Amino acid sequence: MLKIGIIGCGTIGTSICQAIDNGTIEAELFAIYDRNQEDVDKLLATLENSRPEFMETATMIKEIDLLVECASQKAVYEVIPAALHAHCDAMIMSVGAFADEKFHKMIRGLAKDNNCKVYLPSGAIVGLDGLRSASSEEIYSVTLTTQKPPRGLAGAPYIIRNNIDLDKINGKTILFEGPASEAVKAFPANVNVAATLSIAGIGFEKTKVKIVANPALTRNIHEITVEGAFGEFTTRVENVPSPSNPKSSYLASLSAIATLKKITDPFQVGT
Ligand SMILES: NC(=O)C1=CN([C@@H]2O[C@H](COP(=O)(O)OP(=O)(O)OC[C@H]3O[C@@H](n4cnc5c(N)ncnc54)[C@H](OP(=O)(O)O)[C@@H]3O)[C@@H](O)[C@H]2O)C=CC1
Ligand SMILES: O=C([O-])CC(=O)C(=O)O
Repeated sequence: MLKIGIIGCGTIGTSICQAIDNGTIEAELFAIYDRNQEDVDKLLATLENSRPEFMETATMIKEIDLLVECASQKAVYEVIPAALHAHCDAMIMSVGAFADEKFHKMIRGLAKDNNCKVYLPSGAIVGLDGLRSASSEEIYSVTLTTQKPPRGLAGAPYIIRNNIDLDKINGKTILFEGPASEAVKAFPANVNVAATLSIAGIGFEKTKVKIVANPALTRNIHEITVEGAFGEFTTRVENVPSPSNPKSSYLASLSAIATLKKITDPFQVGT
């Protein structure tokens, strides 16, 4: 049975652990780690069947088959290179870390050299299957428009740097327009989806991102438009925010679970 270790015991980490615990994902939950002990204790209290050990990632990667990162972009830098060196596969949620071209290249090289796989779930967006199929031919443009209720953008470096008072936004307001490379740095906990889209499509510089604060919303909306030799498609998802973290959509947790199910299932469906 696949032995899994998790870094990040917050919203997504807890959903994944519960899915392993209740048998939705057929795997062994071997170890967990988080810098926040309170989150670890809360997570452990929700499990009925699994007893994962609390373990530093440097130790757990010697024991597990797959390391799941659901912590932060910084954590990706801290743990993924060592995991790949230890011949451990990786699933990454904080995909924005790959906007750093040198790091991206290094991780691809390490994965290849160590015969490892790196999985990037679709997360909170829909349409990556179509984009991947269309990418076999020329893609002319990829655009992501993300709308969130203002509180779903709180704490982003862009908001802090520009002294934006989210409580004073009383109508739909465009906060950011630019390439995905800048968007994922300006909003590292809000648009990792822009990074996944960039990697599946035409890269971080050509993928265009618009971020909108909309106080009329209760959901996180991601709209994607792709134009290419195949024609054109638009997807739109209205995501229920996770109750424990309004920045993250519930679909992101479900996508992480679906990816782990796919990894452990010999029967593969879809592109
Ligand atoms: N790809 C996608 O579509 C999506 C990606 N995400 C990303 O996935 C990640 C997890 O999301 P979510 O579960 O909602 O986040 P949460 O904030 O709910 O949980 C993250 C947990 O990881 C901990 N953590 C952060 N950095 C480190 C580190 N360097 N070492 C150890 N622990 C760390 C946090 O601790 P502390 O509380 O101290 O910060 C927190 O306990 C985030 O980066 C988020 O932006 C989210 C949604 C969609
Ligand atoms: O969950 C979402 O809506 C998207 C998100 O936070 C991210 O991509 O980082």
